Amino acid sequence: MAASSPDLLLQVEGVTKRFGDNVVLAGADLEVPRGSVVTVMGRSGTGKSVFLKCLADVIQPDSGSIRFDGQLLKSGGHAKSRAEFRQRCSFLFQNNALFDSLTALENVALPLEQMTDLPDRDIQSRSLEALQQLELEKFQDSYPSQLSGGMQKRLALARAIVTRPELVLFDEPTAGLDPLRRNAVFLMIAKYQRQFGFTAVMVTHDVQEALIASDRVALLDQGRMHFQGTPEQFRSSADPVVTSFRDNTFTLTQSLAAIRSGQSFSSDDS
Ligand SMILES: Nc1ncnc2c1ncn2[C@@H]1O[C@H](COP(=O)(O)OP(=O)(O)OP(=O)(O)O)[C@@H](O)[C@H]1O
Repeated sequence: MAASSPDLLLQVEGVTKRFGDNVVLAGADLEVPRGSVVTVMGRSGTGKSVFLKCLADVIQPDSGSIRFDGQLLKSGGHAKSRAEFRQRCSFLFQNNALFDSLTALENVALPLEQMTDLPDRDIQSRSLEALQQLELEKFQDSYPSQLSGGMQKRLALARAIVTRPELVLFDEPTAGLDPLRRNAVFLMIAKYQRQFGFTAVMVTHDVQEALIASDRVALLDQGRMHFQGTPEQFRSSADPVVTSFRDNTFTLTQSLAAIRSGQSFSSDDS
């Protein structure tokens, strides 16, 4: 196992995860420098969300190591370091996971109520501050259903940053959004990542946008990170796995071959 590096906020080595016979992660590594935006890409079903959930301590890997700020996070023991990790890390879910019956302010206050001993007065002021930072203070008494899709995403981000996390994990933050909204979400992440200085790990299907918005990208393929590097290195890589993913020819060729040979195929399989 490599020594932990002070430049890395997160260091993942050899993470494996299987569900029954389905080996999803077969020794995945990832290095996440402090203050950076790192995006994990890969074809549908390759295990990107499973990998992110392993980082978020939502799914327990079968083996491998995850170091956060030099500390080893382990399932079972080390309850203290895991509890501390949960305080220093936030997860932005694909569907925002807002509570419909709570107002915007109440949604944002929730993590502080659950994870801190702050008095109500401080919870209130910190929650309002997070709403202000995301330009949502006018909507503090609105319910999520009364907000637009983009505002809901901002509200979810306000809730994710209210605990002042050092690491924010984004699971497909632009899923289901049209191209304009997608751009707005990437801009929002870049703006607030700079403003608050958190480190971000993101999973997305939006390759072009990820290459613009990230400091580093990784390509998950067959359970391992086939590539890790800068967007420039990714763009210029001649590695066949990278080029086929990048140029989307693999999917297209496979799909066309399947259609031509009369096999059934699902467009979701790409
Ligand atoms: N809780 C679970 N139990 C069993 N299998 C699971 C579980 N979670 C994920 N899987 C399986 O793990 C594999 C990877 O799923 P995952 O959602 O991580 O893929 P993905 O790369 O994020 O896909 P997409 O880009 O389509 O969201 C799939 O085969 C999925 O069925």
